[in-house]
Amino acid sequence: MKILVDENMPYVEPLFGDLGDIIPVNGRTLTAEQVREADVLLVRSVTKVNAELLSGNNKLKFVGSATIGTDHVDLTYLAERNIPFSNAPGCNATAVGEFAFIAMLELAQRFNSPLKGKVVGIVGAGNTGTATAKCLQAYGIKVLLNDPIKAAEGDPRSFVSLETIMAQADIISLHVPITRTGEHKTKHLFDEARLKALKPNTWLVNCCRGDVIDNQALIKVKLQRDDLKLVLDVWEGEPTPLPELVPLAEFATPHIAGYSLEGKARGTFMLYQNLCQLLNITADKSLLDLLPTFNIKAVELATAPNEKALLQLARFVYNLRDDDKMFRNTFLNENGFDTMRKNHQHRREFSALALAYDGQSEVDWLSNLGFSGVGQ
Ligand SMILES: NC(=O)C1=CN([C@@H]2O[C@H](COP(=O)(O)OP(=O)(O)OC[C@H]3O[C@@H](n4cnc5c(N)ncnc54)[C@H](O)[C@@H]3O)[C@@H](O)[C@H]2O)C=CC1
Ligand SMILES: O=C(O)C(=O)[C@H](O)COP(=O)(O)O
Repeated sequence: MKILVDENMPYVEPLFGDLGDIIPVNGRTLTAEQVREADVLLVRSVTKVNAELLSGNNKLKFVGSATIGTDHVDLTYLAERNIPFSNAPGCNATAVGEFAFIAMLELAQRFNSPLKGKVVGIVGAGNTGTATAKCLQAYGIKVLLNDPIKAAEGDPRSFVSLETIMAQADIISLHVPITRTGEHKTKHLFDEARLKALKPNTWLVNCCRGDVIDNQALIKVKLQRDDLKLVLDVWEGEPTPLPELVPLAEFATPHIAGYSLEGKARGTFMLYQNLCQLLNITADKSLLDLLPTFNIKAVELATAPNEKALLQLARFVYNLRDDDKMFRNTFLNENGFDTMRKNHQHRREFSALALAYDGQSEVDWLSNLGFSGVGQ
């Protein structure tokens, strides 16, 4: 069996090695010719999976995408051809949630304006939005959720309108899929009018898809409004973001909010489980066996952390400033965006760091935030 795999998908060999011949490919430049003889195709978000890519292949048994988003896949075409497909919903939700939370802590420190006491509006309350809310609520932050689709489906959480978020939230974090049609379409959900209407001093965080914000309009509005602070992990026109926009963001990264080692491993593992199920064979590998131990064994806390100390703890796991600096220095290089993604040293999730502290009840919130071992 020929298994064609995006070269940026980790843990393929230990998981799929027994199932067939693994052929690593560049997902961004993958051609129909390369795909012609594949039995299995495993992609990431940069590969457009459509008739153009697949029409020359008559033996494809499975397409898998180790991502949450599916906007790069023509699902209708795959269904018409009866080619089984699966993505990896939720695989990197914790990574995105922690990324957004850490970015907010970093902004708070940079502007000497504590996160504690702010109101955060989350647009899109699915896997990544919920993971972000979980971190914030663990830290005692008031969260407003906007998700008209979930609200209509009867999700028992409380939801508010986008207008309420615009009026009440100090920070807005975006977690919607990109959709271009329909009542709830998200393409340019934040257009010029909405960007202009942001409350003074709003922090806007985008780790979902670049074109949820009109990037040209964002440049225009940000040049007139220094009070707005931006965290941008995703960009219109990836892998070539508008060069004028990058310096306007406080934190700028190349679509790596979901790049935790755990998140990437989960993504590959979910595809492994789905393919095994399809082939009717037992999935006998374990996700835990894949992950290395974290390089810090445990951190002993002398006191319950304040916000500054919390950021220090978060930085043990992920120092966003390093990625931001590297991105600014390299995004204009040829293939700069993709090169940084390819060579990215995947961070760990909070759960990899064990904390030790004597007074458990004072630090329960750190367990809720995701750190392990607190008070044990
Ligand atoms: N930067 C990165 O590395 C990553 C980006 N993503 C992106 O984030 C998106 C969201 O991921 P998940 O939370 O896992 O997806 P999800 O499908 O679990 O949740 C998305 C939520 O958005 C809601 N929604 C849709 N249209 C809306 C609208 N107009 N207004 C408010 N809510 C709306 C849906 O009802 C759903 O609950 C993915 O589709 C993907 O594009 C996901 C993972 C990593
Ligand atoms: O899961 C998604 O959706 C994402 O946006 C991924 O984090 C993107 O990662 P790649 O598949 O482009 O490596």
